[in-house]
Amino acid sequence: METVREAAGRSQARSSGDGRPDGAAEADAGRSTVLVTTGAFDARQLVASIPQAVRKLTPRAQARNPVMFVVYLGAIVTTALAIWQPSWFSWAVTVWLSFTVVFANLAEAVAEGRGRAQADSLRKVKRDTMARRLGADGSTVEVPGGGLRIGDLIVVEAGEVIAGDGDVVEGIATVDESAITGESAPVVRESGGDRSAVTGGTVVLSDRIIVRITTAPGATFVDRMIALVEGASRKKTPNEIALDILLTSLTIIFLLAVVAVGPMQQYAGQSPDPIKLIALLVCLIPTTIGALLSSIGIAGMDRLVQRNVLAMSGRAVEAAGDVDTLLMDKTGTITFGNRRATELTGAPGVETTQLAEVAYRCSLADDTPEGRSIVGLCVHEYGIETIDDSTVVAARSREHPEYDAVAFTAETRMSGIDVHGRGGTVEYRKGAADAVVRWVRGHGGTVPEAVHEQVARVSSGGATPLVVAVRGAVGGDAGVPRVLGVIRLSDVVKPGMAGRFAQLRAMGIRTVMVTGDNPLTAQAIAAEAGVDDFVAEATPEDKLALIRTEQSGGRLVAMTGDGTNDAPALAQADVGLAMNTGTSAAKEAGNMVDLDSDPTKLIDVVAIGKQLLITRGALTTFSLANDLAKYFAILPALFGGIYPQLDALNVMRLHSAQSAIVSAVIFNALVIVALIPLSLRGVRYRPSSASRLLGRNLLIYGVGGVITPFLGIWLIDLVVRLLPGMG
Ligand SMILES: Nc1ncnc2c1ncn2[C@@H]1O[C@H](COP(=O)(O)OP(=O)(O)OP(=O)(O)O)[C@@H](O)[C@H]1O
Ligand SMILES: [K+]
Ligand SMILES: [Mg+2]
Repeated sequence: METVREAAGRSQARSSGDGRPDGAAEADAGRSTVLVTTGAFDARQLVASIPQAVRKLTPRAQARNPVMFVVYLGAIVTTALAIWQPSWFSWAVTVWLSFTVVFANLAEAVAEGRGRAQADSLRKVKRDTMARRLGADGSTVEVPGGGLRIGDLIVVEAGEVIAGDGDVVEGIATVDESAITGESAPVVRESGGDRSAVTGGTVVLSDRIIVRITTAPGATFVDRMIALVEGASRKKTPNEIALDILLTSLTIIFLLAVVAVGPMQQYAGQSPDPIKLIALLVCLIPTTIGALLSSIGIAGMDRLVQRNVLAMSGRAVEAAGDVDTLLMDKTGTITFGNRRATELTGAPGVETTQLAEVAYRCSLADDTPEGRSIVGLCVHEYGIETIDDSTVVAARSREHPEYDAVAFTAETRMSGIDVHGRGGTVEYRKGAADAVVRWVRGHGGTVPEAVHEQVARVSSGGATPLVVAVRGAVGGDAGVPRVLGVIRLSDVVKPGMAGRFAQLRAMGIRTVMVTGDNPLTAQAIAAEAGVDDFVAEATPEDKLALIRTEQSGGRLVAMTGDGTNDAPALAQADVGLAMNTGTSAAKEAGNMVDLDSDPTKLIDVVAIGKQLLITRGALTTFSLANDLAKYFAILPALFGGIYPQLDALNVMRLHSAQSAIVSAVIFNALVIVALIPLSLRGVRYRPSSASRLLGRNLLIYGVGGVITPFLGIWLIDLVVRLLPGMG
């Protein structure tokens, strides 16, 4: 229990910084280096990625990017022309057009290369281990991990590697997940509750668990992580597709414009030079953003990985940048989630031992952490005699003639057991106060006022009350239930929540806690954690409905959760951030997983999403503004001889038509390389109003985008004019 708390506390501390492990953690020998930070940009990465960039020169790879495909075709045509009628000028243009294509590939290759190192370390986690598969008769057979199927049960003991992804169905163990999370403190994984998911490749440190395999080999969490960091599973997001369409339309317009230039020149008695026209086209189309678009997206995903968040889709990252409302569940998300029974309070006239006896029976077949903790409390604190293990197992598996387990569900919010004896059936029940009260009254019973007071007392302290009742022979009047008292389930709010929620508020995001717990408990925890609003006594359907309502108002909704009952809501939300500690169902349903299981990580996710959108916008602005200067460089060069008035445009006083064109093409290529670091690092983001951000970026990247090429082309021309063949 302590270790879990420490682990969560530590991840909290870590993510509240810049999200990167500090020096101390890195120095820790036991710490894995899977999620190494690739933080600052390093020029060596550029050089190292050149082979990969050249490998991308196939027509198939290039056709994915319409803007750069035009440059690619242009370079092929100028190469042919330069071979046919060689000249210094034609070769200069050819070489720099080829560089332009390679530089664009380089941007993508560098972005992908950063993930490759992470993928390589993850592959080491994926070593094929033997698994002990449990047969129907209770015997085990050794099978290779790769041969496991969904639904197989495997036994894992201390010191063994878990062979596949799954949910713990029996037992409790501490697990070393550092190979995946980088966090060296062990975590607790147990059956029944919301902390049941285990990941293949992690190591059981203590005890013995039985795991039901939930993913097929080849589609495991680690496989998905590898595909993700390598960018292999990357699809274009809706925003990227929209921008692609815009850029392609611009390219077509410029293509038509340039095609029209030829006849114009001919009309004026000048023979058009195809190399110059191609150079003009490449300078006019938005090559900068075209070259950097995909690396911006890959880098955004990569920044999330550095903060231990795995985004399964780029679309989710973009949505995170625009989130308005954040919903989260209480237990396991805002609190640590290891709810433990800490106190029993009998109803008037009920001895505590009598309550303990019934509470124990209620929990016999309840394989949730809450249920097991109640059994523990009753046995250890109240001296209840235990029933032998085989009876308990039989009762749970519904094979015992005398017992019928009534499992907890998020809909009924009750659990218990039916015991069939000679005097008839006795129904033992415990659960959320409102649910049990309804059950008692539904069968003609009454709930003493004192019990309501006990429930209120436990709730207002932020703990969860469970009401215990029994119906049948023990209760007195046959068929009329009797309330025996209240169990207190205690849980602790994770530290530092209030400050982080205040940060979300500053970003304009409303936080809402949605819990299956009662309103009083919810209110106490909501106040302590500092959320803006809460919804209590919510069923899974309520959670889903709440998200739909928010979305129908045009708002983008993020949801964090860990339970199977959160899965529908996680799937419906625009951003579904599942806790790594949660159930497999939750992790499957969401589109992001936080390896640190820290719900306030959403702050980082939102910041990275916003940064991604801003970076893309800024570089698009810069790219389009750039083209203006290239008009000024190239148009006088093309038409200067025909229309002397156009010479007025030659504000840069470039040396000659040839040197102007070559300088513009060189600038056009170099600006891509110059902007690779920014596209990977992202434009700096500080929480502030959207309109101020927009204004600031238009100024920097719009005005900067106009001025830079004038300066750059002018400077390049000073050198280029020294080359042979520049007139
Ligand atoms: N094992 C159990 N047996 C009976 N009742 C339970 C059990 N566990 C929880 N409950 C009751 O059911 C309610 C709902 O529990 P559940 O874990 O589904 O909540 P939830 O919707 O996940 O909310 P949150 O995780 O936000 O607290 C609890 O508040 C508690 O009153
Ligand atoms: K261009
Ligand atoms: Mg829950």
